[in-house]
Parts: sequence; structure tokens; C-alpha cells
Amino acid sequence: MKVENLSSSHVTDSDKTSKVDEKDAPANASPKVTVIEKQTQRRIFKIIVIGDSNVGKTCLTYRFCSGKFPDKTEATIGVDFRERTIDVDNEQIKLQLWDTAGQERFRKSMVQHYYRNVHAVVFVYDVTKVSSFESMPGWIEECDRHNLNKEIPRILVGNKCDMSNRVAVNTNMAQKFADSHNMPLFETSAKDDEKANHVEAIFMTLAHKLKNSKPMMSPYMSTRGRDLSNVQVVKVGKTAQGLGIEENPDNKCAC
Ligand SMILES: Nc1nc2c(ncn2[C@@H]2O[C@H](COP(=O)(O)OP(=O)(O)OP(=O)(O)O)[C@@H](O)[C@H]2O)c(=O)[nH]1
Repeated sequence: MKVENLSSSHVTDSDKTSKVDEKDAPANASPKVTVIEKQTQRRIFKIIVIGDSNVGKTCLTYRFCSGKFPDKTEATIGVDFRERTIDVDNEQIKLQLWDTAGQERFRKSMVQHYYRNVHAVVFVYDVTKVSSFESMPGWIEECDRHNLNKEIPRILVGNKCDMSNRVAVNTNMAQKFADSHNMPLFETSAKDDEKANHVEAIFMTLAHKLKNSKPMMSPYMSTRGRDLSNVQVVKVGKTAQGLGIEENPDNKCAC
């Protein structure tokens, strides 16, 4: 397990302030110290990012959490977590992004965990690969099979727009699909530095929706009530070899 520090802060900040009450303190006695402990809690929202393998889920979440395109990615095994604390209308909220494996064989063991206590879903397809768009109904069905609350915010993201000469998924078609499932469509690129603000805006839009929504489960806790306040970024089983799973050379990333 590899731990990366991409997180900007912890969920619970504890500020201790010491105050000396001089009136009560005899001249030769040590001053009486009153400790005022102020606890502030931040809401944590769990967002799962799903879609076929190689559509750019890791790159999108990395772009949002670290502000850049990763130098190198590998197929996700199980799930990767990334977190970022943001300010939404003067409230600090933490978005916990669950970057899930697109490959079926790397999902099996973790799939139950993805769908527990989810606050929002990001569906990702690759605009240059029609099959990844055609898989979208299957991903929505998977959410339904795991009884995901239909009321939680969902967004559809077409990634890799920088490859403009290879776009194969028509925007109108994608928009119709998004409309029919009552979710907004964003077409973007995790890679294009000029689109960095756009990726930012996508997750900020989601954050606003979350802030104003009334989640079914406490956003102060996550996964089975475990307080994840101190979890930073944890990569679970990043390489196939580490898990004793045979790697598929065809699915190795090109970046
Ligand atoms: N041109 C371009 N390539 C991208 C973009 N986003 C990701 N890629 C590339 O697409 C490949 C797959 O990216 P990942 O982010 O690992 O894809 P993934 O969806 O997380 O894949 P799995 O972990 O297998 O589910 C890598 O080679 C990336 O460099 C993008 O916006 N534009």
C-alpha cells in the first residue's frame, strides 16, 4: 500500500488556546491556565468515479486533487483515494474521490466498498472511444444493482477532448443521453493544461450541489461510520504484481 500526500488538510481541526486568569493567581503561584478547546468539523463527501478502463478516471481525479496531469499512470487495481478540501461559500468541505478500477478483474474484490455511503457519482467516458460511451448504461445499471440512491448528484464527463481530430462520440448524442438520465454533461480533458480550470469547475459544480443537498448519511463519517478524517491519499494495491494478478500488457498506459 502506497500513501501519497495530496490532501490539503484534515477533517477535524483542533485549536487549543491557553488563557491565563491573572486575577485568581497569587503572586507566588503558577498562573491558572484555562484551556479552551475549539473543535471544528468539516463535512466529507464520498464521490465515486466510474467508467471503462483507460477513459482517464485516474488522470481526472489527479488533475483535480494535485493540479496537474500525472506523469505516469497504471491501470487502477481495486480503488485509489484522493482527497481535496475546498471552500464552498465559506464552508470548508472535503471531497473524497474514489477512483475505481475500470477493468472488471481489478474491480471484483472491492466493488461492494465503492457503493457504500456514496454522496455523488461521476460517470466518465472517452470521447475518442465510442465503446466507452456505449458502456454508460451498464455503469448506471451497476449503480442501480447496488441500490445507489437515485437522488444523489450524478454527472457525465466525456474526457480526452484535447484529441479533437479523433472525437468519435457526438456531443448531441451524449447530451441526449445525459438529459434522459437527468445529469449534466461536461466534455473536458484531464491532459490539456488550458482545460485545468474546466476540470476544477466540474468538481466545484458537484461540490455546490453536495453542499446544498441533504445527504442520506452523515457527511462527517464515511464507510461504515468510520471517521476518515485523518485519511489522506491511500493507493490500494497500485500494481497488479503486488496483488499477484497477471498484468495485461495491452492495458498498460501510454503516458
Ligand atoms: N490525450 C489524453 N489522454 C488522457 C487523458 N486522460 C487520460 N489520458 C490517458 O489515458 C490513459 C488512461 O488514463 P487513466 O487515468 O489511467 O485511465 P483510467 O480510467 O483510470 O483507467 P483504469 O485505471 O484502468 O480504470 C493514460 O495513458 C492517460 O495518459 C486526456 O484528457 N487526454
